[in-house]
Formats: sequence, structure tokens, C-alpha cells
Amino acid sequence: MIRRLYDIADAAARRRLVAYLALTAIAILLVSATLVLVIPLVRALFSADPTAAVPVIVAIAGTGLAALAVDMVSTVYGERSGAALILRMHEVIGERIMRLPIGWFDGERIGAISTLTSRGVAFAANAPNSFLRPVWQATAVPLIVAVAVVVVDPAVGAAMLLGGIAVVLVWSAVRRREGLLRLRSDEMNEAAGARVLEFASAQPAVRAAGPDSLAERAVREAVAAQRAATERVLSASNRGMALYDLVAYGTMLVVVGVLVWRTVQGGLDGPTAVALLILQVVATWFASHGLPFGEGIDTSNRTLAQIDRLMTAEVLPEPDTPAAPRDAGVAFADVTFGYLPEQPVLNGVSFEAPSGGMTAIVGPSGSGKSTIARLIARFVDVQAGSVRIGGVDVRELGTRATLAQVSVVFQDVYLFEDTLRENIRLGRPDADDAEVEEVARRAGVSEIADRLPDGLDTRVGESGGTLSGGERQRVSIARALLKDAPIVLLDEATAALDVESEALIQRGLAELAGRKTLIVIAHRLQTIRQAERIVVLDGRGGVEAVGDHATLLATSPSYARFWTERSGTLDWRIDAG
Ligand SMILES: Nc1ncnc2c1ncn2[C@@H]1O[C@H](COP(=O)(O)OP(=O)(O)OP(=O)(O)O)[C@@H](O)[C@H]1O
Repeated sequence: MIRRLYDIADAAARRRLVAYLALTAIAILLVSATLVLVIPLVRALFSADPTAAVPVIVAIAGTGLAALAVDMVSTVYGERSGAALILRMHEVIGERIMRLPIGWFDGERIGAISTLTSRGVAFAANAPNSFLRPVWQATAVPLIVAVAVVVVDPAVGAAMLLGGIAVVLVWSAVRRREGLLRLRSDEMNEAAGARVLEFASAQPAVRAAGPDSLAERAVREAVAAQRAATERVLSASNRGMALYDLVAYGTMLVVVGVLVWRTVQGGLDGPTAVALLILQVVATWFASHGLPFGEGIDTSNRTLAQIDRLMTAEVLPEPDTPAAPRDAGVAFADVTFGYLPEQPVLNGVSFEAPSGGMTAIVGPSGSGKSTIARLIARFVDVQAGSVRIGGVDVRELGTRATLAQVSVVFQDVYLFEDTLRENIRLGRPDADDAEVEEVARRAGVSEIADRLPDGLDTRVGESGGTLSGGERQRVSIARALLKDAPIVLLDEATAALDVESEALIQRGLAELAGRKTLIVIAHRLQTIRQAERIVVLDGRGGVEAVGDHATLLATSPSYARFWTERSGTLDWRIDAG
């Protein structure tokens, strides 16, 4: 673990870590020396001249106090190296996250990263101080004392040494077993957490389904599995603790037996035997303090393994010098892509979205419309063919330059815990207030702000949850207007919007149309009709037809069907209203 922490650390954190390790080693040696001095002390006390004990007592006080002082300083270094390591780990994880393709971040991975950066990093960075030190003390002090005892009496020393090694081996085996069970229990905890979340967020469906629904059963089963896994960990932990105590105290009995035997035999004098007995009791006490820290070490190791996995996750290749796009046109040439390479979502897709024009993408659910948008923004890379912006392959443009060309207005708009104003400014962080207010007006966010107590300075956000879906989308359009990128990717909401939102979003769209290359995953008939070019996906990975509304109505049967169905739904909605 130290090796991995050292590799992650920067120069400052490395210095502190090395100082911490050196000081901890010195503290351990000083503690051991203090204990070993018990031998001359007891011998002096039982000698003809007990005053001979005074210099030994002075030495014990010296090494003892020195051990305490060094230990305190090493704790400070441990804390400092922990703090520097937390910063560094966040930096390393942050840098890596920025380089990973956006397509990498699915729900499960986001959950894992959140646990990693909160609890995991703090655990691992402080592991040397909080968990390794007590374990090192619990193992090193008894072993060093045993080596010193070998010099005084090889038989007793050997018994202590072998006993110490047995204790360490049992400790490692118990920890390994417990670690494996804990891993399983963590998985069960996560699964149960996911089922409970699902159960909570799907309450309307769950209640409608009545008692003993699928969701209820899934939660019950997951919680039962979680309880069983936790019980297995607890029972392994208790059994391990008992085994460890058995070996530690068994070792003590063996050492005492050897001591008695050596004394009766005349190989050891009484005072030395008493001193060695004291040492054995103290060594057992030290050893018994190690086991409980195993769990912290396991958690820290798991965090470091997660960081390793993150560091080895495949990133998108970036060009040394990004090429410059000729214009804001987008072209797909024979593109094949699948989230799992053996299951292509798009298969040989080709179309062009001309610079400055509006292109609508339509197709059945799951036909790959959002995937097309993700490929244009280079959240993921194609497996075959190419996606070009202004004649340049996005792989030669690089992720940063591609994103600079593209504004994304998706359905799942994320609002940060901040004011409406700052949430819009995210589109271009250096925009001034006047610019933010201008786009807020153009995107229809001012109408929302007028109803809020502090206008644009009202705090909104995920936990605030104050804005409706349509209102959120208007914020997203305002961000896009502020960013002013030449290409706008818009995923229209599938959900029905209130009349005001609908009108304002159409207004925002009109703002963008004509000035930008607009690529819209279109669900609304008005948007589709407005588009100069419509790409119709066939739902089997390919493109069925490309053209304008009138041409497609006449030439593409599936587009005509799609249009009739949608118009029918619209009529039905109007009738129902
Ligand atoms: N991150 C992902 N990992 C694995 N499969 C995915 C992922 N995202 C989408 N898919 C799958 O890829 C296919 C195309 O999805 P996509 O979201 O592009 O379709 P869509 O046409 O936009 O659908 P909709 O109209 O329902 O939003 C679907 O089968 C979907 O399940």
C-alpha cells in the first residue's frame, strides 16, 4: 500500500510520507528499547546493590519520553502526508475524469466515483497513520523484543519469535478471509441500496401494483441477501478474533512453559526470568492491538485498486495539434458504433448536416438518435467510419476542440446548487452579467426569474428541484445561446410541456436557427417541419431516408407513417383537451 501511495503522491506528499515512515520506525525502535531495558532494570533491582537500577530507570525514562515525542511528531507528519495525499488523489482522479470519454460515465460508475472521492480517498490517504501504524506496532514491537530476548536466552527468545510469527500469520489469514467476505457484503449493500432507491423512486407504480409487487419482492430479497452477507462477515470476524486470541495467549503459555523449564534447569536466574515474563505479557498486549485495524487496511486497499482501475480505463486518443474545422457542417461517413462492440447501434450510417442549416433526426425509440448526438460531441468514438465537423474527423479535432464547436441542449439538464444566473453562466464562465441577462431574456428564462423571489439570483438546483422540465430546458437553451458555439445539438423533450414552455422553447429554437448548425433530435411536428433536412433512422442501425418534409412524405413510407401517427396523437390530444 505504501508503494502505491508513494506512486500517487507528488514531491511534497512524498517527503512527508518518507519522514512519517522514518519517524514511525524510530518510534517503534525506541518503544522496543524501552521494553528491553526492563531486563537490566529487574536484574539491578534484585541485585546486591539495587541503586544500580537508577541509571537504568533514567535510560527507560529517556527512551520512553523520546518514543512519545517521536511518535507525536510522526503523527503530525502522518496527518500532513494524509492531507497532501487527499489533495493529490482528488487531483489525479479529477484529471483522469476530465480525460475519460463522457460515454464512460454510466450511473454505476458515477456512484462508485462518488464513494471513492468521498469516503475512499480519505480512508486510503490516512491509512498509514490510522491503520498501518497500530498494525506495525502490534507486529514489530513483539518481534524486535523477541530478537533481543534471543540474545539473553536463545530458547525463550526462539519461543517468543516463533509465537510472534504464528500470531502474524494467523492475523493475515483471518484478515484475508474477512476481507473477501466484506467485499461480497459491500456488493450486497450496493445492490440493496439500488433496489431501495428504485423502490422509493417508483412509488406510484409500486402502489398501483398493490402488495407483494415485483419491486417489493426485489427489495425484500436484496435486503435478506445483504443481512446474510453482513452476518457472515460478523461471524467470520468473531471467529477470527477468537482464533487470534487463542494463538496469542497460547503463545504466551508456551513461552511461560519454556521460561519455567529454563529456570528449573538452571539456565535462567530468577530476576531475568521475571523480566522475560513481564516482556512476554507486554508483547502479547501489543500484539492483541493489531487485528481491529485490518478492516481499515482492506477498505484502503480497495480504494487504491479502484484508483488503479480508473487510471487504466481507456481514454480517447487526443491529437498533438488539433486540426481546424473549415465550417460548422457535420458529416457522418459509414459510421458503425455500439456500446458493446458486438451489438452495433448504428451500422454504416451516412448523412450530412450542412453548416448553418437545421437538421432533424427522427426514428423509433432506441434507433440511435441520442447516440448520434453523443458521437458528434465526441462523448464516445466510432468503431468504424468517421464523424466530421467542418471536414475534420473529430478524432483529429480532439475532445476539447470538438466540445468548443458544440453546444449541447439535452433533456436531462443538470442544475447546480447555485443561482439561476450562475447556472446560465456555466455556458461561458467569463460572460458578464449583462450577457447572462440578455440570453436569459432570449431563451425565456426571464419569465421564470420574474416569478422567483430574487429573480435571476434565486438559488435553484437539484435538491431545490424548483424548476419544471420545460423551465430547465429553457435554462439549457440560455446556456447554449451564451456559449455561442457554431453547432447546437438539441434533444427535444419527449414529455408534454406546458403551453408557455413549449412556446418559449420554440422561440429559443428560432433564435438559434439560421445562425447555427442546428441538429435536433426531434419529437415535435412543428420542429420537424421547420427542418431543412430530416434524417430518418430505420430502427435497425441504418438510415432509411434523408430529405425535407415534403419530399419524405412523398418518398419514404415509414416517414409518412411516422408523420400520420404523430399527427393523429396530436389531434387526439387537442380533441381530449
Ligand atoms: N450507455 C449505454 N450503454 C449501453 N447501451 C446504451 C447506452 N445508451 C444507449 N444504449 C442503447 O443504445 C440504443 C440506442 O439508444 P439511443 O438512446 O441512442 O436511442 P434513441 O433513438 O435516442 O432512443 P429514444 O428515442 O428512446 O431516446 C438503445 O438500444 C439503448 O438501449
